[in-house]
Amino acid sequence: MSEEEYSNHTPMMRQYLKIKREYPTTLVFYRMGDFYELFFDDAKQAARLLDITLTQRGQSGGQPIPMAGIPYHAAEGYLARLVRAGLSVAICEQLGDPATSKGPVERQVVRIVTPGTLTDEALLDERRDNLLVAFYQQDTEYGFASLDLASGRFVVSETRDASQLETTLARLSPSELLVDEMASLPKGWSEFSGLRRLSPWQFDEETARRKLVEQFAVQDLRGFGCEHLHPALAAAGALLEYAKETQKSALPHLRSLVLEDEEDTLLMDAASRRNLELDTNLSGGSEHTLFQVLDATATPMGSRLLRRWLHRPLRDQARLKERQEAIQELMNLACDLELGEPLKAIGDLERILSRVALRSARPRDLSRLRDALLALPDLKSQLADLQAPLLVELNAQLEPLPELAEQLNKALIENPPVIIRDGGVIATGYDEELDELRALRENAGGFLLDLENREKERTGLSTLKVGYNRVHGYYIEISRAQSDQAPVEYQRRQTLKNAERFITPELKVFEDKALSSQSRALAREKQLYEELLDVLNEQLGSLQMTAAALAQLDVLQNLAERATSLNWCLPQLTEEEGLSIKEGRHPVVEQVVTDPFVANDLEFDPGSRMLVITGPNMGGKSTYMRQIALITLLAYIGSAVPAREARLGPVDRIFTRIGASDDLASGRSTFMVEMTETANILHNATRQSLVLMDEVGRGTSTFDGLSLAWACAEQLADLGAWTLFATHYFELTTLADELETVVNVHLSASEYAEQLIFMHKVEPGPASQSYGLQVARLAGVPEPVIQRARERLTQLEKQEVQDRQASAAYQQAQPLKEEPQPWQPDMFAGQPHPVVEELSQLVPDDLTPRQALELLYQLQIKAKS
Ligand SMILES: Nc1ncnc2c1ncn2[C@@H]1O[C@H](COP(=O)(O)OP(=O)(O)OP(=O)(O)O)[C@@H](O)[C@H]1O
Repeated sequence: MSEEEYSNHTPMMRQYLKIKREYPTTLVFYRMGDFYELFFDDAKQAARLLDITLTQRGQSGGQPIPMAGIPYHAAEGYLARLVRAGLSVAICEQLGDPATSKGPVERQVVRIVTPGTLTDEALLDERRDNLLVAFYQQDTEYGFASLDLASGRFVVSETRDASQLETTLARLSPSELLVDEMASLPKGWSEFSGLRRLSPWQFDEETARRKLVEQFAVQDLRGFGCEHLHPALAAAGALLEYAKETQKSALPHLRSLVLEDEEDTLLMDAASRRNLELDTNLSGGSEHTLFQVLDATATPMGSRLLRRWLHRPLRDQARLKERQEAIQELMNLACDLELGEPLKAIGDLERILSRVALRSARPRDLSRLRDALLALPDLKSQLADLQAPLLVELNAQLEPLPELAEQLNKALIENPPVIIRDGGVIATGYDEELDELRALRENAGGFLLDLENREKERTGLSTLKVGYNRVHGYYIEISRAQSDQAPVEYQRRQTLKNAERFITPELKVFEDKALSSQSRALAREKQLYEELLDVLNEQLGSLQMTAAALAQLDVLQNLAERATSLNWCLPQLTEEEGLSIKEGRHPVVEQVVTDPFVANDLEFDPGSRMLVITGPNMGGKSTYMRQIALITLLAYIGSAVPAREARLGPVDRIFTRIGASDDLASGRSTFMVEMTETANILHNATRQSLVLMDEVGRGTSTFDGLSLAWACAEQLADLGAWTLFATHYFELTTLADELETVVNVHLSASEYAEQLIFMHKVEPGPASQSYGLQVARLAGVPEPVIQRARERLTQLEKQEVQDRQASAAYQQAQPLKEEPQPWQPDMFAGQPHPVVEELSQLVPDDLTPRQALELLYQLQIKAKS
């Protein structure tokens, strides 16, 4: 906008436009009395997203101004909706006094509400972290920083593995993502509504180091083990500045930087997280997920920690065993300990402390903090006799801070109001000055009655009475008939039809005191409240440590309770390779099936590393494979597992290729998604990886599909990864004859009186029958279609037998000059023999792929000879 155009606007619009210029990509909530107003494009966008009326606020610069407004007191709900849509909002408040301002009242942006920097209780999901994440690439290194402003957790990580970019973003699931303008992002992330592109200079590493050192008041970052990092620090620096800018304040609760090392983590890619339905089911909801079964924590901070554990299983068995020991002891003592209630009383200490640090804590935050501190001694005494080293350590980290608890207890009333604005938060007896000011207001009634009696007696006027109204203040009223007898010091204040109202010097003095005492009491309360925040902030370090220890205790206690209630066992973790599970169950399916769940074993050892799993549709193949992945995952967060017994050696990654889902948004077909995921597995799996492959190759022609499935299985067997390979290609069951480490199992079913009964039991050997038609009937495919399919099947089967006989007869009659090699599915890869190409035209259509291949092979050998 040119200067000329600019000067055409009204003074208020000029002020608005000046502010808006600083926040071009952010909605500006411009305070006007009891409303926030939005103008121009902001108004149009907000009207659309919030379903509010788009109107006009007069004209400015010769044009009507589009405007949308929302009431100040209802702003929170609207903010929540905008932020959920990925938008940021700059809150611009009136700072000056409208009564004394010349021109528009002074206004300033006091904070910016963005999806990744929320701390208001009303805007947050209490059982989920809300992360601001920054990502930065330097050459071939990728750096990540993530901050949960509402708890103060600030974490960095670095990797050289490009595939980790998508994995890490999926794991962190940020609400807002900061990248530099040039960054290229994995599929789907470029359209992410919370994406913010910053200028490259905001990722300058040297500046970042300086800012971080300043923030944590340290010499360098060695103490956090982060000194050697590069792109991660650049990301952390950009993130810190962004967060500070949104809050327009220092962030004293960010006190350390935590390095998460890839080497410590059992990795899971984005697809596996989705497929295993850890905390989100395949339809996007949270029902029937592992987290739903697992989470019965007493506090929201415990629930959030548990979710973090689930998304980041550890590989360090020593740490996991510490957790197990703690869980075991809590299970043993379950009857004698009552930790649930005190933990519930403690609530969300972690987020309260962050609001204390940001000085946005509300009275109820402080009263809950008080209740938490008061509940601590009881909790500590219950933990006093526990032996498990982790519990001893956590108990030592709980600091009840009795003096602080006492001060809060004295300072706050039992149930304070939501906001401090109207006072009534600080208890009587805490501050003398406040008590006096309040007494003045509260004793007004007594004083006035006393004055009335005195004056009545002194003047002898029977109609005299003392009163108050909002416009004229305190007065002495005398009826019209007696009003001329009023003493001389009575000054007339108001004349009514039947009475006169007066004021006296004494009453005037009282009035001044009474009216000012109210506002002075309020000011005093606010001052005391701020002082309380100061005191709390001095103890922030120990309070945060206490909160972190409580969250862990809550999770451990929860895992102990779950283990007992769900009849799970603590697995044995060992450095010896292998996975052995006795009577394992699927933790989620077990909860929802109406029939009893059929438990199944798994035996993986150095000699048997791959199971080829066959069996009818609906037989339970997917359930079995997933339950093994979930049991492994649970074991590697330190939890008990749904099995009678389990022994697990080292696992470095879990990969899954399960289910078929179109990724239409990014234009990838089902088959493309399947192959991308398969490629990722084949590139990255190791001997310690657990790999789940469910019906690989299903998305293409049978011919291609079988060959691909075969080659993948061989490759995985070569790698020696722990592999569960479910397939409908029966040909694959012959792999076990060729490769030592491959074992066939199947899920059994039987037919009884035309009914198909699934046993859901994993049995040795390949399946004998596929039951495809029976399952189709169960699914409601019309009977004539089933009949026709049955006829066709019989025909095909007959044909196969004939072909085999013919082929055997042919071979006997024409001994080959060259001994044929065993048949291989990829035999025809590369350049096909010209004769084969010609002859392949002659192959009848209705042969199975296997038959077709074999026939071609025979023909090829014949051609050669
Ligand atoms: N061990 C079990 N005990 C009891 N019920 C089971 C068990 N396993 C599976 N089921 C039930 O059978 C249903 C089908 O199982 P699942 O999806 O694992 O079959 P599948 O063999 O993978 O089928 P498809 O090949 O069609 O994908 C499950 O939804 C569950 O209700």
